[in-house]
Formats: sequence, C-alpha cells, structure tokens
Amino acid sequence: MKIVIDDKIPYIRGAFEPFAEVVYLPGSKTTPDVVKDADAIVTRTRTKCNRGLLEGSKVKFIATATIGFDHIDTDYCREAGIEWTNAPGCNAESVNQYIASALFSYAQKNKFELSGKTIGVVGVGHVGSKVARLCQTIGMKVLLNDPPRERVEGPEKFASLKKIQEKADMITFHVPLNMKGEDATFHLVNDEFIGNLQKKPLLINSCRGEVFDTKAVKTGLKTEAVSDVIIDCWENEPQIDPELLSMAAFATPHIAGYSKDGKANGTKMSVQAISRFFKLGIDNWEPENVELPDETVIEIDGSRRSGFSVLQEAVLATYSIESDNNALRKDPAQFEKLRGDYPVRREFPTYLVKTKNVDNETADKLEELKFNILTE
Ligand SMILES: NC(=O)c1ccc[n+]([C@@H]2O[C@H](COP(=O)([O-])OP(=O)(O)OC[C@H]3O[C@@H](n4cnc5c(N)ncnc54)[C@H](O)[C@@H]3O)[C@@H](O)[C@H]2O)c1
Ligand SMILES: O=C(O)[C@H](O)[C@H](O)COP(=O)(O)O
Repeated sequence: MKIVIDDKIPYIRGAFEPFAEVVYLPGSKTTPDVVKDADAIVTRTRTKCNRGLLEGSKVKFIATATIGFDHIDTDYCREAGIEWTNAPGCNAESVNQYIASALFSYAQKNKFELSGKTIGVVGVGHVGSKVARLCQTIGMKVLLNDPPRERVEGPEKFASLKKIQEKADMITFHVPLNMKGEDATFHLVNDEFIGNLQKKPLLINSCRGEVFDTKAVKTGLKTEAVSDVIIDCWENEPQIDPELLSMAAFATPHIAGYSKDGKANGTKMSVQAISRFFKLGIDNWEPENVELPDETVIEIDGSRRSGFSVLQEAVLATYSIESDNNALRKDPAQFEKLRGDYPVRREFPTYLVKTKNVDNETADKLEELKFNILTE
C-alpha cells in the first residue's frame, strides 16, 4: 500500500508507516506521476484533486485535512469511483477565535463597543454557529442566513440576505465555495449585493476568496457603500490583489483556521478516516505533542473596567490579528511562507483566565467563550 501525504500536514508522521509506503511531498509536487501508484492521498487545499491529477491512478481514497473541499472535483471522483472525506468542524473554533480577535481589534481601532451592533452571519454551519454564539455573548444582535438549513429547519431563526443587507453593521461570511446550483456562493458579494447594502457595513471574508468579487468589493469601498473589509481569504491566492490589501482594515494570509488545535483535529480526522476505509485498526489514532504557547495563564484585574474590555483583553491575549496583519503587509509575496511557518496558536480552552474584581456576568461570558476561569 502507498499513501502520499502533503508534507505541511503536522503530527501525521509515523501514523501509517507500519502499514504502507508513505511519501511526504509539498502540495505543489503532488503530480500525476507521484500519485499513479498510490492507494490514498492525504491532502490540503493546495492540491487540486481532479481528473488531471487522478486519471489512470490507483487512488481509491482522498482525505483532506480541511473543512473546505472545493479543491476536490467531487463529480470526477464519483465518476472514477474514488471516495473522499474532509474534516468537518476541525478548525471551526480557530476561525471563531480569529473572528473574535478581528471584531475586538476593529472595535478598539475605531473606538466603539460591539454590543448593540447588528451582525449578519452568512453560512451557519460549524464556523457560523460558533461565531453567532460569540456575537450573542458579546451583546450583538445576530441575523443568521443559511438557505440550505432554512429549507430543512424552517424560516423561524433565519433571515434573508435582503434583511441582512438592510440591517447589518457588519457581515461575516462562513459559506463553502459552491460554483453552481441554487446555493452557489461564487461572487456572492458582487456589485448587486453591494448595491443593496443600506448601512455601509464592515464585510469579513474568512471562508473562500472567490465568495467576494474583488473588483466589486474595491468599488464598494471607494464609493463607501462598504465601510471596511477584513480579509483572510483572497481570490487567486497566493497572488493577492495589492489594492484590496492596501484597502483592508485587517489582511491575513488564509490562517483563520490555523490554530494548532485545528490542525491536529484535521490530521486526526484524516488518519482515522483512512484507517476505517482500509481497515488499518487505528480508528482511535490521536495526534501527540501538540505545541503549547509559552504562557497559558492570563491574569485580569477588572477594577474600574467594563466587562467588554475584560473580554477583549482575554481574547487578544490568545491571538492578535494585528500580528498576522502586519506580517502580511510587510511582505505579501511571502503569503505561502507565512502560512507554512505559522507560529503556535492555541484556542480559548487552552487558557486559564485568573480574574480579580471581575463581575459574575463577565466571568460567565468568559466561560461561554470556553476559557477556563479561576476567580480570586
Ligand atoms: N480561513 C480559513 O482558514 C477557513 C477555516 C475553516 C473554514 N473555512 C471556510 O469556511 C467555510 C465554512 O466552514 P464550516 O466549517 O462552517 O463549514 P460547514 O460546511 O459546517 O458550514 C457551511 C454552512 O454554509 C451553508 N451554506 C451553503 N451554501 C450557502 C449559501 N449560498 N448561503 C448561505 N449559507 C450557505 C451550509 O448550509 C452550511 O450550514 C468552509 O467551507 C471553508 O471554505 C475557512
Ligand atoms: O478549509 C479549511 O479547512 C481552511 O481553509 C484551511 O485553513 C485550509 O488550510 P490549507 O489546506 O490551505 O493549509
């Protein structure tokens, strides 16, 4: 048996060696020649798994250690009898942390409080539902848009895009990239979408670059139909649009899901899926030695401070979007390198927040965000 694995997938070395010949390669070097005698590939978004790569190969199973699977040509896989799996929810908490840092940093920079603002969450799956809860916890009004869910669950808890366009001060997108069909999301944010915005909202794209029509977004910013954008996912990565970069309030190199926890979950789900498919007997395999940051205790004194500023301090102590923003602006040509050498980031549950003079309501909110709390 032969398995070809993207060499940027962490924690996986050693998992399959007892069962197979294992080849580790950069996504860009995963060519038809390399995969032709492989039984399985473990991949990331950087490898297009399509006819061009797979035709004539032995590949029977593809595991992508990501939630997004727009790099897999699922029609071709069906036709060729190749099974595939992604890693649903693996990095949802990481994107939630990214959005929390983005919102708190944006509010700090523009000197306003988030509570009372209205946010539209477009796509309410693993990520969007966490982001919706986060926004409710910090006192925002939340409008949810998810037509596929609405068709199944009924209209009660959902809002139309039109309502979001009318009411939202901010809109954050957490949809898959769908090129076709009634739920297509390619260029969902286009001239027409922007033309219908009533409140000059902040738009956030941490899902896929192609969900935003870059040209339309830049026009929206120039005409002030859109007040600002925060962009993690770009059209044509890694050749990102320099003008959009210069216009964005925060710009990051597609790292919203890059916590160590998110990576470890993606690897775990891929290894376990391959084990189940090929009956390798390592269905409960777990990654080991997931790195910790230098400091996992956050001490906060809430005297004469708002609950909002306590939450803000806790969130920003775990992850600063500013650092990623500064690194990308310094050298946008390093987009892929910044991703490849991404520093250790852990999610909220890794941290113990020691609070002094923090009221119960704020302590409860820290717990809702999944911090561990020790109250003095
Ligand atoms: N920047 C990053 O690092 C990063 C990390 C994780 C996920 N993502 C992207 O975010 C997307 C969402 O992630 P997830 O884990 O929540 O996925 P998910 O599959 O759990 O949720 C996607 C949700 O979008 C909904 N949806 C589909 N089409 C829609 C449409 N036209 N309008 C509104 N809603 C629609 C679906 O019904 C579903 O509830 C992924 O597909 C991926 O592309 C990016
Ligand atoms: O779809 C996902 O899970 C995310 O976009 C993830 O961050 C992609 O990571 P990559 O495969 O590009 O390393």
